Amino acid sequence: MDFFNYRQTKLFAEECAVEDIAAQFGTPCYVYSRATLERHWRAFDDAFKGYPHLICYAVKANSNLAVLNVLARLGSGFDIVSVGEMRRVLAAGGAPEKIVFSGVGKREDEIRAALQVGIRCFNVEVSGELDRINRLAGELGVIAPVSFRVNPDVDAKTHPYISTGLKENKFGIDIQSAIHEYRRAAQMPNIKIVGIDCHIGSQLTETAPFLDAMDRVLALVDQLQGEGISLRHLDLGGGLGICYRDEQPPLPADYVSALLDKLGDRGFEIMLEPGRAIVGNAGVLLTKVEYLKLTAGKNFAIVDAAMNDLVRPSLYGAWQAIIPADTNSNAEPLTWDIVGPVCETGDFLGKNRELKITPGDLLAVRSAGAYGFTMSSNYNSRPRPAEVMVDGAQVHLIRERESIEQLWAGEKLLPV
Ligand SMILES: Cc1ncc(COP(=O)(O)O)c(C=O)c1O
Ligand SMILES: N[C@@H](CCCC[NH3+])C(=O)O
Repeated sequence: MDFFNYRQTKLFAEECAVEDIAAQFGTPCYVYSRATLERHWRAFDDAFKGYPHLICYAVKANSNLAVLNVLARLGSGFDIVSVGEMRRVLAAGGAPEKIVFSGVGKREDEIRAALQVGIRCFNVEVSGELDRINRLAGELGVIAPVSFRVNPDVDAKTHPYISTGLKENKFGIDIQSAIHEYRRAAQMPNIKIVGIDCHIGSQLTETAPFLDAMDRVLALVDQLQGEGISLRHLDLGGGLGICYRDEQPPLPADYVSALLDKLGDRGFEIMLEPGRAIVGNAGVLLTKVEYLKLTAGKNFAIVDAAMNDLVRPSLYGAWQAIIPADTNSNAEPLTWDIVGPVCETGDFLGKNRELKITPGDLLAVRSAGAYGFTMSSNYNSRPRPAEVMVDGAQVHLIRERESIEQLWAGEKLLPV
């Protein structure tokens, strides 16, 4: 069954009984579509039309083992930012030699673990990390494959919290200093330079900033080649946006073809690290209306999902569509703030939404497959929701709802 479209035109196919999912697994509950996940991954992969490439799905967007496993079966690579994500990829059947390790603050134990499993490369983000990797590789008697994540100082024209390629952002090595780091790396005994990387931000809806970043990266690549430092791959990061409301981001095929045009006949393998574009519109958060509260100033629909389950609206003021998931309500349409039970005024999933709702109705928060569950928390001692995957006619539980007891696992009373 395939019930989410890349540009989000359709939610559920008629056969998909949302009520049954809610009855069987409870609410709130994340629901993903295997078919959509696969289609979105393939949209990137097919766009290269045989040109050497590797799609390294950004695990942070959705790290459920079943999601990773579906992508691993397609042959996906993975972009990780912690040893926790690395362990998940391996547990889900991902290949170590297709893992790239990004992140500004890699700890020694994380670098050691990644060297031991033999990942594809480290995307080095700070000068001291290079020395650390060289030393740890020497101790382990291995050669570390390294790429530098450069910060090209390009405005991604996205939300300031998710813009990463400006010089005031903490990410990457300033593109002016990168040549110096490459020269240092070329002299190090336990380092092998394999590539260059940049990632300028998330939820980009235009191609131009990617191309600006690529211009700057290619200028550096040409300079490096002039010095005899050759690279095998060029990693252009993730960041392609999706349609939450009325955005019109480029489709993967158009985006990739623009990148390949810019690349010209330089013969690099291209890597991309898409997260949101693969999984964002492959998931919804199902929630049930608990109460309706009509006040003089506002109508509140109080639902059983909250900011701890899906924090994007509270954190970024992000707009995500909220639609009735069972359509039988004969209530009058009214304008509602959809709020959760958490004790924060900022606990909302959507504001000023015109909907026909009665208590007990099911609502679906759309585009919730990326940065939904992975950013969830236990705030207010709320167990995190179940996750299920629709796969053809079947619905599989891929993560159980947390139990209350799990919430204090590992906590200890004082001895006296
Ligand atoms: C290094 C890196 N790669 C890939 C991604 C994935 O980004 P997106 O989900 O926007 O594709 C991110 C997140 O912004 C990132 O920081
Ligand atoms: N968590 C952000 C994206 C961050 C991307 C990670 N660098 C969001 O939900 O939009």
